[in-house]
Amino acid sequence: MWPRSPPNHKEWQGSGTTAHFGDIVLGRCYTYTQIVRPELRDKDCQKIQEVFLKSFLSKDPCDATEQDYQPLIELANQTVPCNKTVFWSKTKELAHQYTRVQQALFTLENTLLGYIADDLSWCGDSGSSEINYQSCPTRRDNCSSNPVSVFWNTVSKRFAEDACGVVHVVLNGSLNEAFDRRSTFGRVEIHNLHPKKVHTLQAWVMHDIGGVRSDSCSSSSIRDLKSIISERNITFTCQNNYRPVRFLQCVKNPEHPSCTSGI
Ligand SMILES: Nc1nc2c(c(=O)[nH]1)N1CN2[C@@H]2O[C@H](COP(=O)(O)OP(=O)(O)OC[C@H]3O[C@@H]1[C@H](O)[C@@H]3O)[C@@H](O)[C@H]2O
Repeated sequence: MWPRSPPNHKEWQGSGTTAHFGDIVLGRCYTYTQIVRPELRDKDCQKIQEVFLKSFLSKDPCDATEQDYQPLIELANQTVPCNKTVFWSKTKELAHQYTRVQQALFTLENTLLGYIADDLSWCGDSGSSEINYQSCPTRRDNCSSNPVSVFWNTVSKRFAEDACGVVHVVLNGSLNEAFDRRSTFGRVEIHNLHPKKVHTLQAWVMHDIGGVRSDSCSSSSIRDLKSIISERNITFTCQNNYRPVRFLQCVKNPEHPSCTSGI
């Protein structure tokens, strides 16, 4: 269904568009709207696929903009209930293990757009209307305004803007810095929370089972996060090894001492 790219695409350092991209987008949209969250059953997946493709086809893949994705965001727009938003940084697998069990909570992947785009790559070319399956630009080796990086920045910003009540973030306490100002969470999401809608950010600093406790709620990087949040008139709270998430980590390591008593 999707024609192979002509050989005359510009060469980039990153992997090309995910094979069968259009079919994957359509299939994931139907799975999400008809099975995962049937309250969104009326969403037009054919239109969502068409608008997603239009967001990057025939465009320079080093000049992607937030505006490119506005029609898609409006089409796929959904409301996340107050107190149910979960951000993450360097803890993707653990954050999603938790929201898979605690299905009332939403990470960006638990929304339609995040569910559709997760782990996909895509790009086009200003000189062609075809998908580039050979290669796509990367932030590190080519340009930061590539279609995938701009997409995640744009939808992460909207995800934060739409959040309300108490919001949560899963951080990695086994890193030297659990909070990194340069991360999407640190660079985009915390700056787009609305203080009139979001009254508290609750951080869960999780340590790998048996891993080093490099960072914790009392560390300098978390104090940095607290200062940014407090300056925005949002209350900051922090828990080391938040118990419900800790239980999930212990499922894989039931015999580890930190799992056998007092978690
Ligand atoms: N598949 C997803 N990717 C991303 C999401 C997301 O929700 N889903 N992102 C960002 N993102 C991409 O992941 C890496 C950085 O991760 P990583 O370095 O682990 O953490 P980040 O804080 O940069 O990004 C995670 C944060 O932003 C949203 C999500 O709502 C989380 O609260 C970088 O390429 C981002 O563009």
